[in-house]
Amino acid sequence: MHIVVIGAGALGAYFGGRFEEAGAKVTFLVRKKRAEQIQNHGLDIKSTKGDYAIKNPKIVTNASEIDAADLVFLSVKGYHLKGAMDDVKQLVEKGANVLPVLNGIEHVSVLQEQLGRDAVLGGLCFIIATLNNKGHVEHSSAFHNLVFGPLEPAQTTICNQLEELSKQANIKMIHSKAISLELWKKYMYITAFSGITTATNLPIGPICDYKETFYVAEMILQEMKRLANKYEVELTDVDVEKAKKNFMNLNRDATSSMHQDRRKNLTLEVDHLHGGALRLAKAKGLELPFTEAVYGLIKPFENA
Ligand SMILES: NC(=O)C1=CN([C@@H]2O[C@H](COP(=O)(O)OP(=O)(O)OC[C@H]3O[C@@H](n4cnc5c(N)ncnc54)[C@H](OP(=O)(O)O)[C@@H]3O)[C@@H](O)[C@H]2O)C=CC1
Ligand SMILES: CC(C)(CO)C(=O)C(=O)O
Repeated sequence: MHIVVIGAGALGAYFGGRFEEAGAKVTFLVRKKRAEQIQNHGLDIKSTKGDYAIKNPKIVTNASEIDAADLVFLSVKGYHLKGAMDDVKQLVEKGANVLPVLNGIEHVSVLQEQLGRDAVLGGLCFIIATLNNKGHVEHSSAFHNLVFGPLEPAQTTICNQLEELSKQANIKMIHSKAISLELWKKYMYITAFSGITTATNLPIGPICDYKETFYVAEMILQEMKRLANKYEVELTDVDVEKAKKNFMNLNRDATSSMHQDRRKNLTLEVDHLHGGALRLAKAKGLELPFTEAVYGLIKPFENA
């Protein structure tokens, strides 16, 4: 199986490395600066689940250098989707399916419109990972899950191929038969988690200590559940309660990737996540006052 990773950042380098370790052929399609960094320092993974060094990582800077691929593992940030689209398109024209693992939901319909519905699988990840100053991956969470599944019947074969690969892979890969529901569950969770941690500039511990602050996160979960319901996705109060429990069970210093990006003064995905929710709500005549307030609080920190 030939997998092209577009976006060899924390997620792309981690999962790409694990795919290679499991026996897949992996090509990293990167931009010039990242290509130089990988050439100079290699592509190593330091992980709670076992370290791995990718020997001679295959890197290219343009899709025209690739003859054909089975899958594009798309792990750019939401604000880089447009810039990556030409390369993704070229690979789809050469026969690849696309597995986007970005947080959020708007990118799914953007990709479907640009590439055709049959090309785009559903995907999401649970992991806490970041790149260090050498561009190596530091994976710090006890979990490293990749959930994938078909959004169209034509995707059965590629999903089965991924399931086969999962048998050899040092990651938890879950082949979901209800991937739209899983995408919305994660969207609900991450909008509340990244919203409250980034807006307060605090990890989850102190947020749980103050019921008034936790209440804001809970209200965002409720709003996102109502938004999902408007799009005929059956999120329920049980899902909201599970997300709340999960917040309370996290390590006190656990935080979102968006909050980590705020700490590092990097560009934030707030328009893709919270802005996206507000656009989807407006299209259905729904108001999301807590989500909108948190969006407003994060906005001044959006641009690096
Ligand atoms: N990090 C985490 O723990 C988690 C992240 N996520 C989600 O996963 C997605 C990716 O996040 P993360 O891996 O942290 O982000 P990173 O910023 O670490 O990685 C994104 C990578 O995309 C690259 N990129 C951007 N545009 C292009 C392009 N046109 N062609 C090739 N490469 C490109 C960037 O390269 P360059 O160096 O050139 O800028 C960068 O290396 C986000 O949506 C995030 O919310 C989800 C779960 C956990
Ligand atoms: C919540 C978490 C860590 C789960 O993967 C995440 O997706 C993020 O912070 O971006």
